[in-house]
Amino acid sequence: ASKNQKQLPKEYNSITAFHKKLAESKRILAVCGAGLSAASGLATFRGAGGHWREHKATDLATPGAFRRDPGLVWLFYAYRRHMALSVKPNAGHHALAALAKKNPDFLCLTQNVDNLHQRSLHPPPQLKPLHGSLFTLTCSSPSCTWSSPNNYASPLCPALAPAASSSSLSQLLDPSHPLDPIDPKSLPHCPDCHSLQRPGVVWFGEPLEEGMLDEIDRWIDAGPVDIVLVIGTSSVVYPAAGYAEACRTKGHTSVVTVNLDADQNRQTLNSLQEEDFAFAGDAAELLPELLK
Ligand SMILES: CC(C)NC(=O)[C@H](Cc1c[nH]c2ccccc12)NC(=O)[C@H](CCCC/N=C(/NCCC(=O)O)S[C@H]1O[C@H](COP(=O)(O)OP(=O)(O)OC[C@H]2O[C@@H](n3cnc4c(N)ncnc43)[C@H](O)[C@@H]2O)[C@@H](O)[C@H]1O)NC(=O)OCc1ccccc1
Repeated sequence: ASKNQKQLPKEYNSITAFHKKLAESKRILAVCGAGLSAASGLATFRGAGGHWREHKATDLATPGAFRRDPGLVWLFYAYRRHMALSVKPNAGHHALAALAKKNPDFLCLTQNVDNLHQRSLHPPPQLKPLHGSLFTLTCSSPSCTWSSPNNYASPLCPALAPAASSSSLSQLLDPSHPLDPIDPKSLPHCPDCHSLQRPGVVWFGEPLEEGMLDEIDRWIDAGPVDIVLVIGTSSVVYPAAGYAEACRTKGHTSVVTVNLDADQNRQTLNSLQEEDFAFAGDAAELLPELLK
């Protein structure tokens, strides 16, 4: 290791050593990100996936963007619904669901809103969709509680059809091809208060669901967490990015990073402690191997 490079723990990428740790572990937490669904064919937020047409995905995922142009933001989410419906959970999702069925003390936190965990029949009590779901519709009026979970209709309405048929996608995704403005009147409206419907996801600047956050904190406080799996995430968005360290403070936690760039990512390698692991590669290939 060069002068400034931290000495890495001897077996930080040894699957045998990890299996030994897994065998003696009881309470396991996972924090998942877009990289887990990459092998299913869904774009991540970094790199090419970070932009939708000429817009930064993170700019469109805000209450302000929806206020300014609900048609544009609905096209963005209708497109992601269409893409998520056109792919399947991968071996990584299934390995996590299998671990949940095997170990009641395994809790899976996901930042993904694509419902691929849910479609891999991951036991619901052991899955926390931190940022909501593309397939839950809610009312955009803060005072209205209407919501429609597990709504897989695509297109949701004629105005959003361009985002739900493969034939029109190339034009839709081509920033040089101007979008026909969508009249908000032609977008889905709440059957109770007639305000606009919105996708049931947590936008930047919006709080996560209080009850769910309390449940997660209670689970973490209920005893030492033996392993935290940090899977396919760039760990920049909070509060999701804070859970691994939160567990570590409770004592003897192995933080196990599973990421394409785990062997090059400075942040990952510099934060590796003696009992930690880092496995570089595709989560869909690594997780079945690691969790068998
Ligand atoms: C950008 C960041 C600095 N900003 C935040 O964190 C903000 C503000 C903030 C709060 N606390 C802070 C503390 C410090 C700094 C900032 C903050 N957080 C919030 O706004 C949160 C809400 C955050 C949730 C936002 N919604 C999303 N999603 C839903 C919508 C949608 O999806 O459209 S976030 C969205 O982006 C994030 C993307 O990150 P990743 O999933 O990690 O994906 P990424 O592409 O970045 O990385 C992919 C990784 O996978 C790897 N990879 C790729 N392929 C593979 C492969 N095949 N295998 C393995 N790995 C792979 C790559 O190497 C890479 O590392 C995910 O969380 C995703 O859900 N709300 C809130 O704090 O509310 C408070 C509050 C309280 C009271 C009252 C009012 C407000």
